[in-house]
Formats: sequence, C-alpha cells, structure tokens
Amino acid sequence: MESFKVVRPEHLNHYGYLFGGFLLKWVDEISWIAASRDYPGCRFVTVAMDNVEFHCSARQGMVLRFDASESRRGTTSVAYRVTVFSDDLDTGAETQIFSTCVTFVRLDASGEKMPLPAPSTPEVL
Ligand SMILES: CCCCCCCCCCCCCCCC(=O)SCCNC(=O)CCNC(=O)[C@H](O)C(C)(C)COP(=O)(O)OP(=O)(O)OC[C@H]1O[C@@H](n2cnc3c(N)ncnc32)[C@H](O)[C@@H]1OP(=O)(O)O
Repeated sequence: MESFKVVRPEHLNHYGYLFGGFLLKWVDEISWIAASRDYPGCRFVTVAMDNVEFHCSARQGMVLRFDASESRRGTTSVAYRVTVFSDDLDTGAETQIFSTCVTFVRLDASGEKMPLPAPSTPEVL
C-alpha cells in the first residue's frame, strides 16, 4: 500500500527538521491501515517496531511516500515492511529516508490474541 504525507510546520522539531515521533506515528498508522485492509474484519494492535534509525532528516515542504507491504505472516501476527522516501518535486527524484518492520497481533473482542484467518485458497479453474 502506498500513502503520502507532506511535512508541515507543526511536524518540525525545534531544530527545524521533521520530529521523528511523527514519522513513527505515520509508519504505525499506515502499516496498520495496510494490515486492516489486507485482513478485513481483523482487529490489530502493534506489538513491535524494529530497527528504528534516523539517517536522513526531512524538512518542511517535503512530500514523503510510504510503501507498506506484508513481509511475514505468523500464527497470530503479521509483519509489514515500511519504507519511507522523500520526493523532490522539482526533479521527481526519490531518496529513501527510513525503513522498518512493524508487527501486529490480531486480538479478539475481549483483547485476547487469536489466529489470523486461513489464507484464501486460490480458485481452481
Ligand atoms: C486525537 C487523535 C486520535 C488519533 C486516533 C487515531 C486512530 C488511529 C488509527 C490507527 C492508528 C494505528 C493503530 C496502531 C495500533 C496501536 O496503536 S495498538 C496500541 C499499542 N499496542 C498495544 O497496546 C499492544 C500491547 N501488547 C499486548 O497486548 C500483548 O503484547 C499482545 C499484542 C496481545 C501479544 O501478547 P503476548 O503474550 O505479548 O504475545 P506473544 O504470545 O509473545 O506473541 C504473539 C505474537 O506476536 C509476535 N511477537 C511478539 N513480540 C514480538 C516482537 N518483539 N517482534 C515481532 N513479533 C513479536 C509473536 O512472534 C507471536 O506471533 P505468532 O507466532 O503468533 O504469529
């Protein structure tokens, strides 16, 4: 799943760069939306986000592209690889600024973990 955000003034830290907490919030939200769309009817909570490293800053006005796709499916959990790129709108060039893997666990209505639905079997033609 692809999603976009614009870095606005309210997203900056006191040095003038994107506050990392906003990036993590967007990564969490967008991968949660991707999981919830891929598994309709499942209630997911985030159990882990690995490899949080900020090597490139993002500045006001940048357009960020988020690419979230399933990377691992377990019994009660599913992981999404999220890669974030900053777009240069003048040249169209992209730079990868962040990547991590977010793991979600499926919960039932009482908050207990429960198995993911069985993968849909391919239709026999
Ligand atoms: C005004 C503004 C309002 C804004 C409004 C916004 C609305 C927004 C929209 C949505 C925005 C985003 C939505 C995000 C979703 C949350 O924000 S959820 C909130 C944060 N998360 C939580 O509160 C979860 C707290 N944790 C728990 O309750 C328990 O740990 C859990 C999740 C039930 C798991 O239970 P557990 O006994 O710890 O788990 P355990 O049996 O060890 O493992 C279960 C599975 O997780 C896997 N797992 C466990 N730990 C790890 C790990 N470290 N790494 C990888 N896998 C792991 C296990 O391998 C296992 O997988 P399977 O083999 O079954 O596939």
